[in-house]
Amino acid sequence: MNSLGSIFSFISKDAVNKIQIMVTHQNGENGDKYETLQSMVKYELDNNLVDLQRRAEHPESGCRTLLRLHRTLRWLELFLEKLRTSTEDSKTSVMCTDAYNDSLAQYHAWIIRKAATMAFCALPGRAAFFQTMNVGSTEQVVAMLVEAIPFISKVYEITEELYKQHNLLELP
Ligand SMILES: CCCCCCCC/C=C\CCCCCCCC(=O)N[C@@H](COP(=O)(O)O)[C@H](O)/C=C/CCCCCCCCCCCCC
Repeated sequence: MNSLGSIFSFISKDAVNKIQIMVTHQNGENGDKYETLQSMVKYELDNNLVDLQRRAEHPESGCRTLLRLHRTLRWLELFLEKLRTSTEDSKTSVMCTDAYNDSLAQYHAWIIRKAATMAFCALPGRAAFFQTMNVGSTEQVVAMLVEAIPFISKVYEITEELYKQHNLLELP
């Protein structure tokens, strides 16, 4: 993200902030409860540490923070799948925007959607983007994506199912 330029910094700051919240939970006195997704959900729900209706006493619960990252993972899955099947003349900005509109956008306010869509227009073309990924030739990038995407999908599915079981998919 950093190598894509400062226009992406408002996006990466939010990601870093949310990851930091999760790290702080893991390093806290109840860190052992944050070793797995399942133990985190159980611990926070059993101890009323999640704001279920509106943001109030627990704006940084692990459950709501991870939900934002989980939704972002869906964007990543869609974007990488588009990259995997792209051709030389495919545009990264279009692939990224389409993936965003089909995932994260529905959860974002108008102003965030506009800012994100503008940032996507500044993405480098496909060839330069692949170089930024620093994986090697186009064939090597595609091979890496073929290997990586199923793991991303699996993590997404497990989280989605767990959150569905506990009615956590719309946390404020
Ligand atoms: C093989 C590598 C290929 C590409 C690698 C890209 C790696 C991307 C890593 C992180 C992506 C950005 C994470 C953004 C997290 C957004 C979480 C979120 O939804 N936050 C919003 C809601 O939070 P709360 O207010 O409820 O706490 C928040 O309002 C959003 C703020 C920032 C805007 C987010 C725009 C998201 C765009 C997603 C993708 C952009 C990446 C483009 C680069 C390829």
